[in-house]
Amino acid sequence: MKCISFIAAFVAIFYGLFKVCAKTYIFDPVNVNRICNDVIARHTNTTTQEQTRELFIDIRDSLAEFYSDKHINLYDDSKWMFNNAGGAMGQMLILHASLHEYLIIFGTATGTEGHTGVHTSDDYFTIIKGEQWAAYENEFVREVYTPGMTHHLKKGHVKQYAMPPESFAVELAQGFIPGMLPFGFADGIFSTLDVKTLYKTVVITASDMIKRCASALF
Ligand SMILES: CC(C)=CCC[C@@H](C)[C@H]1CC[C@H]2C3=C(CC[C@]12C)[C@@]1(C)CC[C@H](O)C[C@@H]1CC3
Repeated sequence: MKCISFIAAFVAIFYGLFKVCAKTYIFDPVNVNRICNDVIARHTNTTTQEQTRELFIDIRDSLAEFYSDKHINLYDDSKWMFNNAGGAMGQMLILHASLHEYLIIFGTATGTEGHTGVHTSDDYFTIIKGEQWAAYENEFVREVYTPGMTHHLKKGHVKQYAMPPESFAVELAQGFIPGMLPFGFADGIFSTLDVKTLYKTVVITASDMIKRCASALF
């Protein structure tokens, strides 16, 4: 009984904050796609670690130039973190996280495959290097997304997806973000037990969300 009250209170607090802090979206998926395409066109060779890092820094700087430094975090190598979710493993860098939208660079050096999860947000996944493959159940030919293309996973939809080695994307999610977090943390809590990564993810996500909520309120 106590546990149910605790969960209900937790959801109510997040939902209340979501309602208070959520104004209009800052990011526009079409515009994020355009910015990514402009940057991709400037980076014809992204074979090495340094060339790939330069691509990511240009993505971050170009997004900040359009949306301002106030909304896009600084590029910091130490802020990359692993994420295990839906059986897939990748790494991400949070550029912006609030209760109603987040923008991250997500990808994998070794390749990965898994379940997308069922989300309370629309998800726009713009490939900036490599590829993403996806398929609904009863779909026997995969969808292929290459650099510059955006894969829109609609709220509540489910697919199987894969990313071959050295594939990265800019991911924009818009909707009720707290509803996505249990999926983002479950594999860490119940499978990998990588406490250090979990701690890093919670600290960076929570501090960004509090910062964004405070700036929306005041
Ligand atoms: C950024 C914050 C604050 C936390 C999000 C943690 C997770 C919920 C996400 C981290 C990587 C995300 C990916 C997806 C869903 C949400 C995450 C697990 C997708 C499966 C969504 C559909 C896309 O086509 C592929 C995404 C891969 C990364």
